[in-house]
Amino acid sequence: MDADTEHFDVVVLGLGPGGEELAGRLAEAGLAVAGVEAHLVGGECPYWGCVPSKMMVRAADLLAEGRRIPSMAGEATVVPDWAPVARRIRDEATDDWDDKVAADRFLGKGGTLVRGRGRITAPGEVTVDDTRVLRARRGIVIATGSQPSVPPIPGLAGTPYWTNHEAVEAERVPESIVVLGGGAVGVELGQVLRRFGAEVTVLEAAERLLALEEPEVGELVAKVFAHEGITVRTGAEVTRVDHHGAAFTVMTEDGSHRAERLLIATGRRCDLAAVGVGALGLDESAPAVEVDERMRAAEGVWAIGDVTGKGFYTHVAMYQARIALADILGERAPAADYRAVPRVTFTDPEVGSVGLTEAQARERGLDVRTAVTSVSSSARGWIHRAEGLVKLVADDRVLVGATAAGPAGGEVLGLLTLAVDARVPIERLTSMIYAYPTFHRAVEDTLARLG
Ligand SMILES: Cc1cc2nc3c(=O)[nH]c(=O)nc-3n(C[C@H](O)[C@H](O)[C@H](O)COP(=O)(O)OP(=O)(O)OC[C@H]3O[C@@H](n4cnc5c(N)ncnc54)[C@H](O)[C@@H]3O)c2cc1C
Ligand SMILES: NC(=O)c1ccc[n+]([C@@H]2O[C@H](COP(=O)([O-])OP(=O)(O)OC[C@H]3O[C@@H](n4cnc5c(N)ncnc54)[C@H](O)[C@@H]3O)[C@@H](O)[C@H]2O)c1
Repeated sequence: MDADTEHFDVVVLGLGPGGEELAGRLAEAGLAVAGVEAHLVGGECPYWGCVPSKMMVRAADLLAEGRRIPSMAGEATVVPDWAPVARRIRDEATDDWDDKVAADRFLGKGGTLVRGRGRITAPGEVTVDDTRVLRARRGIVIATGSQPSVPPIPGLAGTPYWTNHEAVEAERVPESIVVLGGGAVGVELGQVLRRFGAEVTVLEAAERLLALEEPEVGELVAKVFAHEGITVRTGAEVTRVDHHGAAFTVMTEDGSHRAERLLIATGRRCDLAAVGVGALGLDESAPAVEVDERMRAAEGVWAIGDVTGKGFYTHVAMYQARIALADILGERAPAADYRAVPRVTFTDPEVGSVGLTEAQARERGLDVRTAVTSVSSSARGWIHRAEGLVKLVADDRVLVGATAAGPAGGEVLGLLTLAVDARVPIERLTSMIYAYPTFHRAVEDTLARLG
């Protein structure tokens, strides 16, 4: 045995939400676990993703709610101030981007934290920063997450563009910003920055915002954005980016957009070559690590989280961590099932969706029925003067997909997720009682329209 080699039962590569959860649970189960982390224990979600971005959303929603007072509740003067948002992100969300609490939590469970960049160098072997060699008796877990995917636009490389990292770390709101990409990151952060006073232009290559969701949702968000003074260009092809002095110029086929900042929000990518999956005989050029329903990628290799390409969500990473945990410990557990993955985009209106969109269902050859209702036609929607919609996609017996957009759309989604996941018969959904006057009563109205 090589004296310089350190031996463990399991080596977990990457301690984001997926890796941290799995490594901690394996250590609690008594296994010798090394968690290798190149940056911060906790990964993208707590430091530059879900948590700080939702603090930004919460603050922006408060401003919007305050601005709704005049027509319904009297007088209000709303003066946005980014300082408390930046402070909360620094002090409450990220401990000034310090992972001591998370690292201590993992150590407290009995894990060994190995700081540095790991690379798989042979089956069962991870080499960290080209110096420390870790051997894994039972196996390796790849939980290396994803990075922003930056498009190869002429002129863009080398400019001080923002990704979600710089946007979350911002100490002040720019006067103007072009947001490239109208997916989840682009619409959430674009709306926040607009509500704090920035001039915002969203350039989206697809024909609509939130292009993977139901078309009605893209239209709804675009309508709200127009009302809030956000410029949206869909079908936009950016041909060149320049940065001079204090401004970016973003050229598209039909004009140019100048702004103080440019946010790249054009999706995520996984660098499998950097992880060294080739040493396991896996394809380094693939977009994601292919896994089976137990999260196995090869003999003695599991992968979880963004790197599996099954949905870039913290709840997917944690769900997969649970499945891999059971498999590594040799316990019985249900196999991975992605029929009912919930997705929530925290715009206002909030967009929750689960399962298949109508288009996805038809692509799969399902002969589906659909119905849509406006939240404003439900009692609570009308009382609140709320924007939103519910759309249901059903086969002859059960819902296969659903969307709830509106106030607390992500919470309304809870009942729809259960319906899709548990295959609740539609006749059961139509016969149950929905509290009056809630936003989720729009689900009952929509079911009635399914016919
Ligand atoms: C702005 C934004 C907002 C988001 N909001 C939400 C939300 O509201 N809800 C939601 O569910 N999801 C949200 N997400 C997505 C969510 O953050 C990710 O899906 C989640 O973090 C994925 O977890 P993970 O464990 O797969 O990987 P990651 O969080 O990416 O963590 C991977 C870790 O591995 C480390 N690593 C990578 N390579 C190596 C290596 N070779 N050696 C050692 N360490 C390595 C990295 O440093 C990192 O810490 C958001 C994402 C963004 C960008
Ligand atoms: N609330 C949440 O759960 C949440 C929030 C933020 C991010 N996320 C996750 O993070 C992932 C990344 O988010 P994202 O918004 O970066 O990616 P995304 O894939 O959701 O959207 C990227 C958008 O950019 C567009 N695009 C790509 N190249 C372009 C170009 N050159 N010019 C203009 N538009 C272009 C795409 O058409 C797409 O609509 C998402 O998949 C999501 O799962 C989740």
